Amino acid sequence: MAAVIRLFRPSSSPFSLIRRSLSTAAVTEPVKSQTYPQNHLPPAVDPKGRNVQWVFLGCPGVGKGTYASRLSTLLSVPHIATGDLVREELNSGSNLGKQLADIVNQGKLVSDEIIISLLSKRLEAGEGKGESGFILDGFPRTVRQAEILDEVTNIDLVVNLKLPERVLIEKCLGRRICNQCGKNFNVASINVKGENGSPGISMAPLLPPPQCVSKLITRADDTEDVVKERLRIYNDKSQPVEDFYRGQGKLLEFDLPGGIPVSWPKLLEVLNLDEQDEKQSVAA
Ligand SMILES: Nc1ncnc2c1ncn2[C@@H]1O[C@H](COP(=O)(O)OP(=O)(O)O)[C@@H](O)[C@H]1O
Repeated sequence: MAAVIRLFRPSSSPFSLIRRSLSTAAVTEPVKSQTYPQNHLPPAVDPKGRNVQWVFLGCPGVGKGTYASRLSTLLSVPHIATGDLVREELNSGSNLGKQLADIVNQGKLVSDEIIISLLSKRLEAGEGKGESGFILDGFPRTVRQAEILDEVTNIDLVVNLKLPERVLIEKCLGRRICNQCGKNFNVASINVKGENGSPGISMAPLLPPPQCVSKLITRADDTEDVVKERLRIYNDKSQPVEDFYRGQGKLLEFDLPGGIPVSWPKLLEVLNLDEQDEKQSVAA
C-alpha cells in the first residue's frame, strides 16, 4: 500500500547551473532496459521532501499540455512547456524569434543550445518568484537535453502519454487556441475503431465558450504535412529519450483510454493522486 509523502517547503533549485552544463554535456547512446510496469510508480518523490520534478513525454497532440497543466495545479508546481517558451519568443518579434519561425513552422526542432537558454531563463525567473519543483512538458526532446537535465538535477518521474498515430493527427488538426485568453480547445470528434486487439478510442470535442468562438486561431505548425514531420522527428529524436528514462526506471507508460473525462481520473489513479486530497500530498 502506498504511503503518503508530504511535500515540504520549496527548496531552491539548481537550475541556474543549466547553461554552464550545456558546454560540458557528453552525448552517449541511449540505454535500453525494462519497461516500468503500469500501475506501479517508480520512486517518484524525493524522500528529502522537495516539490516534484516531473517530465511529460509524448508525441505532438497527445495532450501533454492538458494533463501537465492540470497536475501542476493539483501539485502546486509550475507547468513549464518549452513549446510555449518558443511561441512567446516568436510572438515577441525579437531577432531570435524571427530566426526560429522557419524552424518551428517546418516542424523541426530548435537547437539544444537555444532551447536550454530559453528554459534556463524561465527557470531563473521562476526561482526569483520563489517557485520550486516543476512539471516539464516538451523537454527533454533529445537524449542530449535529457543528459544535461540529469547533470543539474534529479528527475523523479517521467510520464509517457500514448495515443495511436491516427488519433494524434486528428487531434492536432482539430486544435484551436483562443487568441485572447490563450486556452486550448479541440473541434475534432474522434471515433477510432479498435484494431488487432487494441481498444477503440472516442474523444468528444472540447468546444470553446461563446466568448472565445470568434477568437480561435490554429497554430501555424498544426497543418497535416507539418504534423507528420513533427511525428517523424519525434520518433527519430525523442523516442530515444523514452529509452533513456526507461533505463533509469523512471518511465511510467500511460495509454490514454479516451478524452479527458475518462483519462484524467485514470491518470490520477495510476499516479496515486486524489483530487480531493490536500493539494500538497502525493502518494508514492
Ligand atoms: N525541447 C525542445 N527542443 C527543441 N525544440 C523544441 C523543444 N520544445 C519545443 N520545441 C520547438 O517548439 C515547437 C512546438 O513545441 P510543442 O508546443 O511542444 O509542440 P508539439 O505539439 O509538437 O509537442 C516544436 O515543434 C519545436 O520546434
